[in-house]
Amino acid sequence: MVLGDLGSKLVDALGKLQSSMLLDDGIINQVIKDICLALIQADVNIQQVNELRQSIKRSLDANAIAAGHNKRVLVRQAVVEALSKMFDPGHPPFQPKRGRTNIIMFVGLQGSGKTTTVAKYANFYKKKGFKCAVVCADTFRAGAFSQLQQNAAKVRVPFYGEQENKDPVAIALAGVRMFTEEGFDLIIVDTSGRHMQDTELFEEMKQVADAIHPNDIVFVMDSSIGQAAHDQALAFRQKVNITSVVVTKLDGHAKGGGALVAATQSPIVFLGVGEGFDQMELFNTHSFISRLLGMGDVQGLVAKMEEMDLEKKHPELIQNLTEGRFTYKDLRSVLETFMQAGSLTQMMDMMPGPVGKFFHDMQGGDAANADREGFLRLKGFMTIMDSMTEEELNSVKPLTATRVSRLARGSGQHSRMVQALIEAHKLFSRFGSQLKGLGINPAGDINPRNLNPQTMRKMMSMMPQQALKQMGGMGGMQNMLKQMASMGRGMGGMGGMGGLGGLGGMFGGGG
Ligand SMILES: Nc1nc2c(ncn2[C@@H]2O[C@H](COP(=O)(O)OP(=O)(O)OP(=O)(O)O)[C@@H](O)[C@H]2O)c(=O)[nH]1
Repeated sequence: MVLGDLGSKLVDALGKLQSSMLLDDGIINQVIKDICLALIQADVNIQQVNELRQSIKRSLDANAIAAGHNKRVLVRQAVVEALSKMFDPGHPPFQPKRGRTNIIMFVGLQGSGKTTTVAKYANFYKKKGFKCAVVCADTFRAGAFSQLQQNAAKVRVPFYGEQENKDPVAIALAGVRMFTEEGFDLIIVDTSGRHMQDTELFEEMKQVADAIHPNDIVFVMDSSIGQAAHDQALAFRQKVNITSVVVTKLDGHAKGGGALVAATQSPIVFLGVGEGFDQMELFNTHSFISRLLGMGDVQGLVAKMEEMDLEKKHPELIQNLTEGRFTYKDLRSVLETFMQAGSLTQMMDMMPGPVGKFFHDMQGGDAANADREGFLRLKGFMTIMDSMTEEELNSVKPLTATRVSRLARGSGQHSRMVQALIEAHKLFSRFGSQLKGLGINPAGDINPRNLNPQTMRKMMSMMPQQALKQMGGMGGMQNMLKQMASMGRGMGGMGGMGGLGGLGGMFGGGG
């Protein structure tokens, strides 16, 4: 996952809260220390780490007086809140709107991934129904014109550039005018990559901005530079009004944490997680923290599925999920969606608790080949389901032993693969029926009205007993969920400490 190293260290630190019998100040201080160390190792600026430490302590002191609160829950909440604050710029990013002209100008250092991100950005909004076009105002790098032209062709959006012209202001203006007249919603202007010392190129960037009046200036930043990102963002900000940030190359950079935190004076809108045009994730502080802390991100998953038009393509799946019945046909629709989503790793990261773990195990331990491995195994599953009868496909029950051997023979797959398929089906069914049983809506909100004793008992029966005890039984859990729900509203209705993702983590015993 993105920042997997930082994530696993944070999960380990928080795990100490659950594994210690007696939660005294010594353990709490150790947890806070481990969290701070993990952030420093991810190259987060030491001063910001100190602020986080103070913020957690302040929050714990303030809550200590409130009787009846569960200490473990309070510490965990204080950490989630402080981390969210750290990654959050405090104001929402610019949102392009369809039906009007949105001019987006991309700026950044040389090689930060601007041109690639322009194509990813166009691809993302094109899928959302925007009429997109790109303009190449990079007259500095020789290959920039043809790179963007080819990228635009690959994502099938119109391109404007003038190969012989060396005046970026004139090109940007001409491109923007042409596409505005033609009624495009989203006109994305790529500019030259520059170094901080390049005063001339910085002046030129300002001239382009003054000429085209962009609605949003997106600063593209390579995550590998860690906290040095702060000075770079500042240098660009002094010349133009940066309103959004895209952090690139987060696939496999330990310093990414530092870059993310350093960038947050302007809202981060996307994360670049690979070279492919669909390897860009919408950034949402809350989802990001949920995933970082191993709580899954069901909201992100729902958004991804929406993006893939799952409701239109597989209406029966949505219907079945809301009714709490999950057939093998439904499993096939889900897996098909995963396979079309491009990056399996990205999808797996969003799966909560045991479902996420199951798919991670399927990908094997080799991160470099994870996508390919996972893809091959999913293909194996699809082959098995191709050999199923209509009755089997519509079944909600595990398959019998005779059917397992018949399917293994018929599909040419090992019977262990058929068993694994049955496990996957069971996990998804359980997850679906848990959601149905709890009356939680698919947007990930926890409805406080559902927190009646009957629902609570249902939730308790699904949770590992040890985790439940540590939460302080039913009273502690009820308190925690209410606080999660109210925190969620505070964070824009995101469902508190992870919404469904948080719950998924709890059911997996990881919460
Ligand atoms: N792994 C990974 N590579 C990326 C990502 N984004 C861009 N790249 C790669 O980074 C390299 C530079 O990307 P470009 O898009 O050419 O960078 P640029 O900022 O336009 O470069 P200049 O025009 O010279 O400033 C290319 O090899 C891209 O494929 C990402 O999110 N992950």
